[in-house]
Amino acid sequence: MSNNVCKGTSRIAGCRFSVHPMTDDFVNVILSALKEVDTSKVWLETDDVSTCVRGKIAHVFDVTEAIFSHAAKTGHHVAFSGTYSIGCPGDTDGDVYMAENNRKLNTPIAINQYAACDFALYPLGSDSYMDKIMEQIEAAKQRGLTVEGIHYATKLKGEADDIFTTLENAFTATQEHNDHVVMTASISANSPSHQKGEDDE
Ligand SMILES: Cc1ncc(C[n+]2csc(CCO)c2C)c(N)n1
Repeated sequence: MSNNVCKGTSRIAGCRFSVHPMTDDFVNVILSALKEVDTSKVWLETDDVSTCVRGKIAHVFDVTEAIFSHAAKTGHHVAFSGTYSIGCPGDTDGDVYMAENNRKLNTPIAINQYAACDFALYPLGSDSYMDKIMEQIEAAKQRGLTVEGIHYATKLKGEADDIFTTLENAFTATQEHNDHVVMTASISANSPSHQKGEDDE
């Protein structure tokens, strides 16, 4: 690394995320979600604060969506918070998980699962970063989600599966023209605010 420019050579992607089920039974909800999901195509490490998954983009999104969906299907109010990244040094090419094919192992289970998501895309080192961000906000509108600009993020509301597809598309498309990309996503399901139709918590 020279001049503090972050220029990774590996295309390994990753996400560090936490799920927070709003129930006394949170340990069970988290551990069952982690256990039920097929994680065999990603490197995975869980600790007391978060879980990190690394591998091909398709599998990083497959696993994060599946873990969120398993937790949400319990009906409890669940909050997900994650940082996706690609192109940072330290993520080495040698990882065996990059040899996997792109076939996803988890089928979407959260049908009719409403969710709200605040996401922010950071195409690092790009002079035209605002254009790249705006392109993906426009693309999100094409999926039929409700899309709303808010301070420091964009809010998406709709089917959880459509939200994760939109996030994956935004991340995938941006990294095709930008070495290092970071994207944050905070997602909420089964919020009491949603039932009241307030949709703003
Ligand atoms: C995805 C995800 N991974 C790890 C944690 C941290 N965490 C909090 S409680 C608990 C179970 C008992 O150890 C764990 C692992 C989280 N919240 N979400």
